[in-house]
Amino acid sequence: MSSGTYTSQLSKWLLTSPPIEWALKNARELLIGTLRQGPIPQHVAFEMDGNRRFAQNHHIEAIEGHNLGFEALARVLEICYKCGVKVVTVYAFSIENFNRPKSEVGGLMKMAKIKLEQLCQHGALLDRYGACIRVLGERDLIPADVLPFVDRAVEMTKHNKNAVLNICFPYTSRAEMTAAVKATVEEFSAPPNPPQTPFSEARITQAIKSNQLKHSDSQPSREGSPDLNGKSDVDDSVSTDTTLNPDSPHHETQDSTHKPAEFKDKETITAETLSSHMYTGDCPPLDIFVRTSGVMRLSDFMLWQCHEDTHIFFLKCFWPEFDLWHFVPVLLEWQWRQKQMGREGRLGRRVKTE
Ligand SMILES: CC(C)=CCC/C(C)=C/CC/C(C)=C/COP(=O)(O)OP(=O)(O)O
Repeated sequence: MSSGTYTSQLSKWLLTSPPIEWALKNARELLIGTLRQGPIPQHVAFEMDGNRRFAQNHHIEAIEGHNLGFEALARVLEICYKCGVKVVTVYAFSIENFNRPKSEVGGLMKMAKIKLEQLCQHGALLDRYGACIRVLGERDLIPADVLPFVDRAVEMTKHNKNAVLNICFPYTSRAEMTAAVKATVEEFSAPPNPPQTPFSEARITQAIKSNQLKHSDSQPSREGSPDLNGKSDVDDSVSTDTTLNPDSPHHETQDSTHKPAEFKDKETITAETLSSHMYTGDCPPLDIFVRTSGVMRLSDFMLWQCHEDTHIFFLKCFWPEFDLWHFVPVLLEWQWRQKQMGREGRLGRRVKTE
């Protein structure tokens, strides 16, 4: 055995020995407790890069690197939620990743099914910290056999209100921004309350319901039918006497009160309007963005969410290596900058553009 291998075996043995493990666990808790004394970021995003290079360096399969990447994610989530971070957003699969070898894409999808199931079990991490899962991205691109796992994970955790885990899968910022622009255009092209004409969809529905009510009046009440003695499920604001006859008095009233549809004023569209249509619409502004593996690019992730005060950190370690010891300097630097911004009176400006 070479001296290098001997030293690494010895340090492994030492680190996993019960007293050292106990001391390290306590040191971690102490560190997290200390960090909690300062300001805590509300929203942190991780670009989990370097799984394959880590695998290559350790002579293991690429999918093993991704599996270790998931373990790193579980560690980091625990740290974030313990510290009090409300929203964690992770880049789990880019739309571009579909161009990878079929076997790797298949392996990642299989892993997603297993991990999504693990993550939302009772007593598991998200349950312990009261965090819900949201899957952000192009739902249409999720393979049919993976979709039920995604929906189950979201459904099983939706009652959790303390924190959020946004899993971007399959995602790119450009697709997100395109969808947000489309949704905004739709919102501003449609009248908020379409005027009711005798031939409008709402009036026709009401007329049909009204007819059904008249018929069911003469029949014994059945399960599921409207409560004829009390409230019916017909909107009170529209009379059940309404008919489709254009000569009816209601028609005259509609005509005399008919106003042109009111469209929303496009001049009122702001950055906040677009933000509200992003997948992260109801999340706090992004405080910290971390990318591992030494690559200094955003790679189509959180392009809209990175605002003037988002602190972007590019770390050298590969994602499977990422742990509290890499995250502490990030948090400390963010806390220090927050204090500086507070002194300069710049806190609270965030993403507002007016
Ligand atoms: C619940 C759930 C779905 C969890 C996801 C787990 C996870 C860690 C996914 C990351 C996948 C990925 C494409 C990482 C990028 O590394 P890379 O393959 O680009 O590595 P490289 O830069 O070394 O090539």
